[in-house]
Amino acid sequence: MKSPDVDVLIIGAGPVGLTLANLLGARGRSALVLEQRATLIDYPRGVGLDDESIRTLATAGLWERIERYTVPQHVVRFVNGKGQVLATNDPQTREFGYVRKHGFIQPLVDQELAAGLDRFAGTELRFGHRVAGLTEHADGVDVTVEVLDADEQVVGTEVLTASYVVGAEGGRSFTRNWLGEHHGVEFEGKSPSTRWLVVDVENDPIGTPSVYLGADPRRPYVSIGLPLGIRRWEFMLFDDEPTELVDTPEFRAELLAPHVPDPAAVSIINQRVFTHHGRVATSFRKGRVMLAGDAAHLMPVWLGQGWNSGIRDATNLAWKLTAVLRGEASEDLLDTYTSERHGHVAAMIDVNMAAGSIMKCGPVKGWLRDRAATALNVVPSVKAYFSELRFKPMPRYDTGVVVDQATLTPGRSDVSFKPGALKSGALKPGKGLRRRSAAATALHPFTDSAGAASPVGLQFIQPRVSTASANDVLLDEATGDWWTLAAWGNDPARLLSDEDLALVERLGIRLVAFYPETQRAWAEERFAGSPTTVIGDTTGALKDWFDTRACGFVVLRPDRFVAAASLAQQASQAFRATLTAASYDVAERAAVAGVLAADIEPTVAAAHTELAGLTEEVPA
Ligand SMILES: O=C(O)/C=C/c1cccc(O)c1
Repeated sequence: MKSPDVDVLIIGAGPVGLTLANLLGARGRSALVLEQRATLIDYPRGVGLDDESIRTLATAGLWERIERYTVPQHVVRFVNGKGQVLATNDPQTREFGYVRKHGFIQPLVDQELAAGLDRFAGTELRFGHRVAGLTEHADGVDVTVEVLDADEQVVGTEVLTASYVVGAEGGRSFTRNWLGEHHGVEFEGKSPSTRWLVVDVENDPIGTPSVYLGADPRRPYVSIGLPLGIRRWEFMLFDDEPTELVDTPEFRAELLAPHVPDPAAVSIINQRVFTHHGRVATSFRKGRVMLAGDAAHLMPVWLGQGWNSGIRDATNLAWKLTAVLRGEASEDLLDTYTSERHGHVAAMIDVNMAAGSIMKCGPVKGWLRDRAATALNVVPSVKAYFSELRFKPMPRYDTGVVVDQATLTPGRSDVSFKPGALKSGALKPGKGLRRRSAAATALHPFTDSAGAASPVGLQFIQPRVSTASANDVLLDEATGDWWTLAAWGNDPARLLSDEDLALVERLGIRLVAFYPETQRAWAEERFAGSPTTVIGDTTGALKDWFDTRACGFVVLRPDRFVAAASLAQQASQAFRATLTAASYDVAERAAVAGVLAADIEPTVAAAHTELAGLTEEVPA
């Protein structure tokens, strides 16, 4: 195949495809987003923005532009038919740098994501382009594209070539069907038939800012205050109510009457009838073709996780594609996309399906549920379980780009997170995690008295910090958007070998030393001339983190997850094991030989050209 037109061709200009394109663009890769529609989807869909997603948007350099379309601390209250609050979800922590939940207006955020692509030379969005076929080769994919006019009529066809294709075109994904036909990928799970009507109004007649999940046996409903004066309702439709009924003003008035003083005075932006799905593709990648977002998984709305799960996909995939495209890692790294994301998505679907059953209880079960909830609310740990969002499975990778903390061997961390664990009760606080082994504890000079599990596979915290060049910034601003090797109270450059440091430099890895802010000036002076950035722990959060995790050195992945954690003296071993886990053997071998694969490529290409010329000169 000739050299591809683009590194990554992304099908679908929804939030996932656009975020992925922005992350690739920010890391210097080319990405083309093809959207069959003539415009972005303009009605509100996702409404809840998690802190993890905000961290990604900030990495893409877009959070400052997006924040104005959000409202912070979007509290979720689960109420019964009498309007009594059974559980409140109002987490107060900011471990990843942002308020845990925001409400947001998706179409406006999508617009910013689309506009963000203009910042990069290599990223582009084309509307009116429908992908009609994929042909995979050893070194790329031919993508057959139909060009559509404003009426979605085909006016032309073209073939584009891409190194990789990502289907992010939503639930009715062409790419997923193609993977099903060509590679046997299935879309497993359930699609309950219950219909819900969603209505968005632009003149919020209630004016309360947060989310109510109304488990009302008379008619379950959702009422959500959103930014810019918008309110969303969702009403469950009973089986004997025909879908067409929702178009009659009388029926809408009947639905709104228990909630709004004057239903006739609301101004509807749009309404739709939808059903929930709990489905996940059996694989998110086959060869050079991948799935992301709703194309890969669909889940009910209850925890606002459809949008956020898609952004997690983009976050996980973007750095891996970049590493492979840069020639740093082999394609095996892309296999970890499925192995890391699939289990978390499956667990999230389980929690959401369970929440749906609680919402839908009839009068008898509903009465029992209310009594149980009232009794359990008296127990502080149960109350905290809901209020602190502990039932939401956090991504935790026990396989993939992780290193076992006890043995410092690649590919598996010493914790396990079981997909579908909710049903077995394994996702209760403190369960579902294997404790560090006795050997691991003995290896360390001290251990967390609470027996905390290894931090490997978890997202690293993001406190505010200071450096010589930046005062009071979020940690990611100081570490950048690629790999980071970080030590508490040590210069990581002094913990690594000369070969390690050569590799660190070639791969653009950041070295950071965390110190109490009071010692920053001392450390900066002491490490003058070192490639390390000294980071002042202005809040004490970093010290607390290392205090309770029995490690003094961590390898942080470009997506901010902890790949490895070790004692200071084991830094080199932890680093090398991470490179193996991330299939960076290509880069490692090249570095040992004194050159990187990227450096060799032009020479190899030149040799090929020369050889081709010679062949042509040989007489037949
Ligand atoms: O953001 C959340 O936690 C919940 C969002 C939500 C809940 C119910 C229905 C929705 O459309 C969104």
